[in-house]
Amino acid sequence: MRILVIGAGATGGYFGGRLLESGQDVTFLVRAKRAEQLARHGLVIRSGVGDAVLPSPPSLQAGELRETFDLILLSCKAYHLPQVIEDMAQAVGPQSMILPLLNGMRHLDLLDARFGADRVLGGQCVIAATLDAEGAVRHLNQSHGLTFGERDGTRSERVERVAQSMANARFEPRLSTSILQDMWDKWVFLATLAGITCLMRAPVGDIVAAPGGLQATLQLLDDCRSVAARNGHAPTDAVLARAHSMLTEKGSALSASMMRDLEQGGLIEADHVVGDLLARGEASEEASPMLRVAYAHLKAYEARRSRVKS
Ligand SMILES: NC(=O)C1=CN([C@@H]2O[C@H](COP(=O)(O)OP(=O)(O)OC[C@H]3O[C@@H](n4cnc5c(N)ncnc54)[C@H](OP(=O)(O)O)[C@@H]3O)[C@@H](O)[C@H]2O)C=CC1
Ligand SMILES: CC(C)(CO)C(=O)C(=O)O
Repeated sequence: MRILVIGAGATGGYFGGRLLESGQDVTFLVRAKRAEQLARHGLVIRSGVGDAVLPSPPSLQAGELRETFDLILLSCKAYHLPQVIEDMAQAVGPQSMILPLLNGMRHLDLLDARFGADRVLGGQCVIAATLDAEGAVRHLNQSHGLTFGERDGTRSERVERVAQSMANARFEPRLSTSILQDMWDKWVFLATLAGITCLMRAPVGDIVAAPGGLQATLQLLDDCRSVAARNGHAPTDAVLARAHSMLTEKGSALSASMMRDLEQGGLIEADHVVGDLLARGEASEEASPMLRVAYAHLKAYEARRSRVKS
């Protein structure tokens, strides 16, 4: 299977690198600066699960795409998606599958509109990773799950082939027959985690130890849960209990990738991860009170950031 990984950042570098390490036919679609870094240092993964140094990983830039690929692993940030969609178009053929790893849901609509829903699988990853100053992928915890599947829940021959291609890679692939619900479950969890850790500028353990921190977290979780329910994707009690326990664990160092981006003064996926969830909820001003505060905070950060940068 010919695999194109779009972006060799934290998630694309990690999962694409692991696939390459396992002997799969992987090419990265990158921009000039990353191409230069990869040519100079190779693709480097630093991980408690095992390091990898992959010299000269196959990479292309947008203008160099000539062929189509069987599987396209999409790992850009949401705010880059419109440009990425244009850049990747040459790689999408009639049989191509696009497997997005982005958080949130709205990217599915954009990909469907451009490439047709039959080419777009559901997908998500659970990992904490970032790129360091030298461009090495730093895997920050022990999780490295990648879940994917047909959005109608079937176990098609093509997703079985994707599962086979991932079987020997050093991460945990999972072929799901309920990928849309999985994506919603993760969205509820992530929007709560990102919203609260960004608001409080602290990981879970510090938030729940602060006066009112636990209550704010639980209110936000309930706001997110209720939007999912309103959209026909209520998390089960077991899923909610797991989210509750991770979001309220005493001493936990857990924080969202959005908090890492925000603390570095970077761009954030405010609209994609938090704003879009709010937009799918009730329009009344009283609904989703903590979700509204979390979104207002992120938009204020963005406004200040763009003013200071300009
Ligand atoms: N990091 C994490 O721990 C997790 C992230 N996620 C989600 O995964 C998604 C990706 O996040 P993450 O991997 O952290 O993001 P990164 O910013 O680390 O990586 C994204 C990569 O996409 C590249 N890119 C952007 N535009 C283009 C383009 N036109 N052509 C080629 N490459 C392009 C960027 O390249 P360039 O260097 O040129 O800017 C960058 O390297 C997000 O939706 C995020 O929320 C999900 C779970 C965990
Ligand atoms: C939920 C979590 C922490 C792990 O995948 C994540 O998606 C993120 O930080 O963006």
